[in-house]
Amino acid sequence: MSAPARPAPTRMRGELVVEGLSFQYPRAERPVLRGMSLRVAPGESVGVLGPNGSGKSTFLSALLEARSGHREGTVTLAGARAWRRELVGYATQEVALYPQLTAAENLRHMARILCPPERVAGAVTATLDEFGLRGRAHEPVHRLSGGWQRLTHLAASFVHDPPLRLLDEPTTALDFETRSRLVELTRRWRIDGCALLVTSHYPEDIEQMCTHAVVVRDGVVARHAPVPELMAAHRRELLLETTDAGTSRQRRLPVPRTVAELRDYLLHHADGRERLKEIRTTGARLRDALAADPHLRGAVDDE
Ligand SMILES: Nc1ncnc2c1ncn2[C@@H]1O[C@H](COP(=O)(O)OP(=O)(O)OP(=O)(O)O)[C@@H](O)[C@H]1O
Repeated sequence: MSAPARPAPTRMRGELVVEGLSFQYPRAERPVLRGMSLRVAPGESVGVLGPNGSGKSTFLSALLEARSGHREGTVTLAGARAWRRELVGYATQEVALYPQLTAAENLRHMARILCPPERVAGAVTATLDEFGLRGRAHEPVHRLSGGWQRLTHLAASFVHDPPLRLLDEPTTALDFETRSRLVELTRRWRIDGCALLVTSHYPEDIEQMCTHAVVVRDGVVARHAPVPELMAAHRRELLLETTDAGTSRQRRLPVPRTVAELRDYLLHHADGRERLKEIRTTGARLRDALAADPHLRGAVDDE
């Protein structure tokens, strides 16, 4: 028997706009967030990067006013300040499930809170299928492995198919297969017009699950860039794009240390038939040197 289709969502797609968000825990000496500003459009997934303790989890919870403390700034979703909770799914860093209940019972419990009554059964079945949890649906959660518990936690957090999804270190404990499933799900959610915020310590998570990333430092957004750009900066790579008879080729190479080394690259990689189209580099000194080179000027992309 085929699973009942997920009932058509009354999904309100809209941009998340955060302006000047500050947050201070009760009795703390100073605020953790000091004026974070950020936009996430439908179909975008923004990775939140930063060292331990920089405030990534605090940021996600402060969006929802989930923790006690002093909050300032504005947060709107599709222009509305007062969100309906069915619009947001929040998968916290810690797995939050009832261990004695089965995966299906946990999902049903959340669906009863977050969905209209006529949608509960359909939402549970569709989410179990979406996350590949059918085979484990009737196991008590405490008997599941850490990875399946994490996946069940994510499923329970998004059982109501919300347009805004917050994922705090979602790949913790996932093995290769379940992680790949999650990466694929995030891709589908984006195509479906959801907006995502994802924290992770793993660059490959950000690379595979996010379109953009922000770096949080000293309680503010220190950098906001498309993921390829940010990852290039992280790895200090050189992106070399050449065209040959209308076909573009991109190569990622380690950043050369000198312009002479770059010339060698070009001789080596872009042979006579290929025309140099673009060099993009994150090495500031190299960029300056390239800009000063009469042969290469114009091929350098500003960051
Ligand atoms: N309930 C709390 N009360 C007071 N301070 C807190 C509370 N929760 C977190 N903090 C403090 O807020 C700061 C930011 O913590 P947060 O967990 O948001 O950082 P994070 O970037 O998510 O860290 P990690 O990468 O380790 O998960 C830390 O200094 C932390 O000690």
